[in-house]
Amino acid sequence: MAPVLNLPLNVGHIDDVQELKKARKTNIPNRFVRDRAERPMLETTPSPLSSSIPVIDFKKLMTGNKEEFHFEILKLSASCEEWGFFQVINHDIEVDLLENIEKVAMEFFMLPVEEKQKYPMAPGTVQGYGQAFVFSEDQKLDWCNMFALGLVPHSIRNPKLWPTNPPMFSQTVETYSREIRKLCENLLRFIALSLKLNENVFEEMFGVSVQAIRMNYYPACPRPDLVLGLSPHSDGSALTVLQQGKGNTVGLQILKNNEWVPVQPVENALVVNIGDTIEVLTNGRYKSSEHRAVTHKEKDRLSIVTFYAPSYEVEIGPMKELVDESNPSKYRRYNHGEYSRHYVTNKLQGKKTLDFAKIPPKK
Ligand SMILES: O=C(O)CCC(=O)C(=O)O
Ligand SMILES: [Fe+2]
Repeated sequence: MAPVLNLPLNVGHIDDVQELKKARKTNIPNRFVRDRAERPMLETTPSPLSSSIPVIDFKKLMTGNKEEFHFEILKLSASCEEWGFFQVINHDIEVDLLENIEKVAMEFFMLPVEEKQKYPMAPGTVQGYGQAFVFSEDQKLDWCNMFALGLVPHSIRNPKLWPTNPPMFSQTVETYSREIRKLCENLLRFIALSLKLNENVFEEMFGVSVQAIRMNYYPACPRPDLVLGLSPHSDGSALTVLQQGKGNTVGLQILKNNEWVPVQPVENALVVNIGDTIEVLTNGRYKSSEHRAVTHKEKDRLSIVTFYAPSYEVEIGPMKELVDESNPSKYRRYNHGEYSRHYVTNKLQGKKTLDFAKIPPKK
């Protein structure tokens, strides 16, 4: 998604988790075993908050009558303030396309490891196949294989990163990403309206937005209680759109009131979350929530994630409409490219990455 780290890094040996699963070993290599405090408590009953994750009806925003529109905008605003997450239904993206992107992603992950490793993710980058956000030999690893591509504006100029196998991969990713881009543009318009701002404010500010896709494959793990599929983090994007594979088990969890709340997959819905960029622009009114993924003892899981963010040249900082004497700026102004670089060159650790922009509160 963003610039590369130039330092020579020693990240040690990184096992491919799908190969570990194939080897059917019951012991988990130590690099994947989390410290006690980080382990997911899978044996406890899931938080009752799980059923309150908001659902936004996109059709009501696009073509609803006045009351429906108004109600949905209020719901959107409350979701962004309280959760930083919502599920979108009736989003107008063809079910066939949702199925096709899962199909090519699955076909890619099912290729022999040597084939996938033709597109290696270099340490300190998030493009290609492998494990991202690994910077040292002693860092714990996620129980996940990733394949990531920057789409706009980069990889169109970098065809070497595009797999030729499965044959429909590139075409499907391009069509899917165009549709998700439209969805993000529309959602940002509604988010602007929900803040009582000009509906084009984000589009005008963002320039040619950057878009990246990441496919996450979490093989079943014999000890899901010891590992994490993906470390806790918030996303560096403006918006993220996440598709949970059809028939998937629950894997995504959001941190809310100090509890990890599982996001139940809703058929054909897309999960949307606020990224750090919108948190900064809204001076903290809309939040990028910390989230993580857990694994399952018997079932593999796939997620397809799109990150939508401003052009790297854009300067980001709290918008003047959201700052006043009683609500002073919580974040400094910075260049978005610099933030992206900071994001991809640091390990995932909750919302720590956003410290980059925080202004310490006055004593
Ligand atoms: O797979 C998931 O459910 C979480 C993925 C995610 O948070 C990410 O890729 O940023
Ligand atoms: Fe994420």
